[in-house]
Amino acid sequence: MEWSEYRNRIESPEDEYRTNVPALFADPDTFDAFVNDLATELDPSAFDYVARIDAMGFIPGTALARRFGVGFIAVRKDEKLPIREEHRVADTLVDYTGKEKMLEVDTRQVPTDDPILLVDDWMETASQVGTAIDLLERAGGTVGGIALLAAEENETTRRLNDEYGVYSVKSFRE
Ligand SMILES: O=P(O)(O)OC[C@H]1O[C@H](OP(=O)(O)OP(=O)(O)O)[C@H](O)[C@@H]1O
Repeated sequence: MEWSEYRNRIESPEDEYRTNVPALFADPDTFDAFVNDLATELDPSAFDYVARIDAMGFIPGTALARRFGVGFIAVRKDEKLPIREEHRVADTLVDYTGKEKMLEVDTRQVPTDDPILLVDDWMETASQVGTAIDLLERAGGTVGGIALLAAEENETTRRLNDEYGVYSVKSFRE
């Protein structure tokens, strides 16, 4: 699907600086097109797990994981995982909002030998994606790619692309 069609779907008349990504998921044809666009860019045999960032990343991440027939790893926000400290890796970050957030992973869910595809909806400063990768690696995992609806192009996202491979429907210039 052309980016203009996605953009029309997610534009927010109420706030021109933000996108309404849930509106994309509400339309079945656009949702299918998004998952298809990502799936055709990716080699399913290259990934044994999909990790998804809470909250919007859970939606395309789940769809892609089921498409590829692989398991899920949840990267959760703000101490929602009901697990003991010994099983948790966590870190704080400041993302595009300027606010501090926390991501956490249950280390028992992270495979040590199988490549992981990390999925989210959007990457701007890449703080959330970068922190999620760090947590997965601290848990012993290997990230083999990053899949998104849209990725801004900047020094950080270029480095992530060089290191892990970024697959996105839309990449923006700085
Ligand atoms: O590149 P960054 O600066 O890290 O920003 C991108 C992140 O921000 C959004 O999450 P947000 O926490 O705003 O919303 P959500 O919980 O609804 O996914 C988006 O889903 C990405 O995870």
